[in-house]
Amino acid sequence: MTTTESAPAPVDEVVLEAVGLTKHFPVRRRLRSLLSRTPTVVHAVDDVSIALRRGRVTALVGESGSGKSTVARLLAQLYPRTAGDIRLHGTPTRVRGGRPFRAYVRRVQLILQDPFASLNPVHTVRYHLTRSLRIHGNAGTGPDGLEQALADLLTRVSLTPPGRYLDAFPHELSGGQRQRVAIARALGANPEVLLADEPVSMLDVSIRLGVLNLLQDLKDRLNLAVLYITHDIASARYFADETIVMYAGRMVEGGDSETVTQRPAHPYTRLLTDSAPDPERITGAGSNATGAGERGHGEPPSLIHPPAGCRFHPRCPHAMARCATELPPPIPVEDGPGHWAACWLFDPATVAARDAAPEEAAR
Ligand SMILES: Nc1ncnc2c1ncn2[C@@H]1O[C@H](COP(=O)(O)OP(=O)(O)OP(=O)(O)O)[C@@H](O)[C@H]1O
Repeated sequence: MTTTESAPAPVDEVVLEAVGLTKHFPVRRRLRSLLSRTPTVVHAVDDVSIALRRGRVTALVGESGSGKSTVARLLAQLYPRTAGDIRLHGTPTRVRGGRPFRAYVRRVQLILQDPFASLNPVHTVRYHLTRSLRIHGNAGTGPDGLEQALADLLTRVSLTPPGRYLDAFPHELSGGQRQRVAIARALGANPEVLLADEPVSMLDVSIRLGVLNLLQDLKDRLNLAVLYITHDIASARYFADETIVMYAGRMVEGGDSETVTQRPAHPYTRLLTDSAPDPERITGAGSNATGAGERGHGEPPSLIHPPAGCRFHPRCPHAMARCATELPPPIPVEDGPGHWAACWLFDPATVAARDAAPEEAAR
């Protein structure tokens, strides 16, 4: 077997951590802005901090364009970052290609949304998996060792009997089977961290649950730290231990998944849960998780000139004057361990004023 069944490290140990991660993409400047000294950038990700722990799934939830994929690519070291730190087992890590990058991806593997795009159509499953096993030094000894490692990988992702799939081309497989091959290829590295960027959103709704169950099973058996990126907050409740919500490049709420999805605090998270009310939707009809309700409450802001203060304030039904000028820090929400919201509604002074004069505060 190429992967360790029982890793010695304890569950909950932080494996990979983002601290104040920031990414601004430069954009092509118009003639007028060429005269300005301030460079024009897309504020894709600002000050994001996440700790991925062994044996736990952390969901990163938000609508399209909120910066989720950029966080995944930063954590995979595919983009240089503008600011912040990425720590692997506590050690600040910055790799740009070459041997250090290969050593990093051996431990941190990225699974993409589209298994069609991520598997080369001219190569068989055997080719894809052999390449991964060889690159990461897990191909066993001799031809028999390789065959065993290939069979083990396919068994691990429930593509059995392995002989039925090894010599298949991607187009001969269903979407779910292709995503399982992509997961097997990631496991070929024997990683500690899986960064799963919308791993089921392109799959038929009827097979999403099977692939999420597989990821959950792998997380448990291999003690993996998993980042699960999704726009579907209902699936985060089902699949993730912890949920972090992003809006317009910033984290706005976090905590254990049950609390965040069942008692959302930030007005944006409430909007998301209102537009995705049915947790069973993951197995049934209605795959559009961004939902009409959410869009009905306005559009996300420009990330070239994001709003000052809280980025959600132009859409927020509860916005107060300070929301337009002061960036809210993460504030504990006193209803569950670790639950916080970056929202002035939870500022102790605001809460005290509301409790003292509830009608005035509501105005
Ligand atoms: N290479 C790039 N150059 C310029 N802007 C970019 C680049 N990549 C992403 N962006 C911008 O950064 C913002 C965040 O994009 P990102 O893809 O991370 O969001 P997302 O939440 O993953 O959305 P989706 O679910 O649609 O993938 C968007 O405004 C996007 O247009």
